[in-house]
Amino acid sequence: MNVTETKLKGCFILEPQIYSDSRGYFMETFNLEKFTEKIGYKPNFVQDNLSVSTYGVIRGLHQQLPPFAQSKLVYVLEGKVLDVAVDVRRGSHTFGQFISIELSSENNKQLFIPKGFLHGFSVLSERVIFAYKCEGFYHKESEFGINPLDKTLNIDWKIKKGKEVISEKDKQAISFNELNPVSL
Ligand SMILES: Cc1cn([C@H]2C[C@H](O)[C@@H](COP(=O)(O)OP(=O)(O)O[C@H]3O[C@H](C)C(=O)[C@H](O)[C@H]3O)O2)c(=O)[nH]c1=O
Repeated sequence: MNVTETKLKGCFILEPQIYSDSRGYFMETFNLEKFTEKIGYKPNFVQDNLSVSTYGVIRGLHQQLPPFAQSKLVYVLEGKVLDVAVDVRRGSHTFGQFISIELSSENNKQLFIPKGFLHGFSVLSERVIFAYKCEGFYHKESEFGINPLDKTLNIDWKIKKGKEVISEKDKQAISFNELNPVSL
């Protein structure tokens, strides 16, 4: 498994080993021992999620506030997304910076997003099955988010103009400038 730390400390791109043969291919989507050895952090993933979306959907930018903050290991089972993680950790020298990366069932890349980040993705293929492991259970009351089309962040979600599909909750979310940094 190849692991690369992004410009945002603690946020890593993982490329699991793919074992191809005449039948197709095999990969370990998560191995605690290898993850801990390569990343230097032992996650306590307690919840697995899966969402299915069609082209143009933008889910996010969400997080859960402490003590329910979640880290996530995200990847795509089918299709392609642009995945975005925004550093909103209080005191981080990359506060407000984000990374965006294409995750797909072609490149089999994964992204580990630590606690204190906003997370979201846009769907670039006709359909996507998006899977992720969460450290920390879902806790609705501590859910928090900003509008994914926020002008300050100005994220290019790579969706044709006017084709964005965003939930009412996300459309009505606050702007980045109204955000309080997250004290972990
Ligand atoms: C996140 C979550 C949601 N739900 C229920 C609550 C709603 O009735 C329904 C849809 O929830 P929501 O619209 O918040 O789903 P997404 O917009 O995909 O939210 C996710 O979007 C971005 C990409 C994330 O990283 C988060 O994991 C998560 O916030 O599922 C649950 O029952 N458990 C959960 O863990």
